[in-house]
Amino acid sequence: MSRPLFVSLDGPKGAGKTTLLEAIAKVLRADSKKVIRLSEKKSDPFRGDTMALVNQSARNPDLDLEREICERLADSRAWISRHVLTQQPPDSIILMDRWYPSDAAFRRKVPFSEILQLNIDRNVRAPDLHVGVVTTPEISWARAASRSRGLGSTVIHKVEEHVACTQAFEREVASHGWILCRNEGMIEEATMQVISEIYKVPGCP
Ligand SMILES: Cc1cn([C@H]2C[C@H](O)[C@@H](COP(=O)(O)O)O2)c(=O)[nH]c1=O
Repeated sequence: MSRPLFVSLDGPKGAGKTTLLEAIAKVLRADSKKVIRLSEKKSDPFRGDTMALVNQSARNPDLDLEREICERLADSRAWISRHVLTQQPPDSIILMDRWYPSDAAFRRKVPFSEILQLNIDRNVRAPDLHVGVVTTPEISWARAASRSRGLGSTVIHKVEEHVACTQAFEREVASHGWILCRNEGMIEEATMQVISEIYKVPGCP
């Protein structure tokens, strides 16, 4: 039985995931692939409540609170796996903006191995290709700061926290063998790197 190819893009803020995802979708569509663009944020019915806890935890870091956030995000991904991913055409390529690897960037207290297990226990679908999008922290911080919504409304306020996010994320990318995409030069280069990785996945539509 065939099912869609599931590709996730994760990374610290300002790494350029969404822009890259758009560019990848364009190239794949030009090659007559059926591309489904999804985002964890937009597909998650419980996102508002979870992000309120994320904001609370940014103000008052606490292990139990962080564990609750991890559980809630994993529950949401299980819901998306069951109700959204199963509804996509079997011959499509799903590009997902954020999935469980993003927890490797944002969670400070719960070890990522534990977070991964929470996701596995809930039957969260594992991507066929995990793409970690990073830049040097200076570049992604400047990009995030120049966005229209700015840094004001977000939960990471200090550049030191952003550096820690980037380092923690890169560590997990290496330790899990995810694809590392350094998105700090020409967007075309990063795009073609990911495209070539997608075409290498066995069973790619
Ligand atoms: C998914 C997630 C996002 N964030 C932050 C990063 C961004 O500032 C903001 C929205 O992220 P996004 O638009 O890149 O998905 O929320 C967290 O702090 N923790 C999380 O678990």
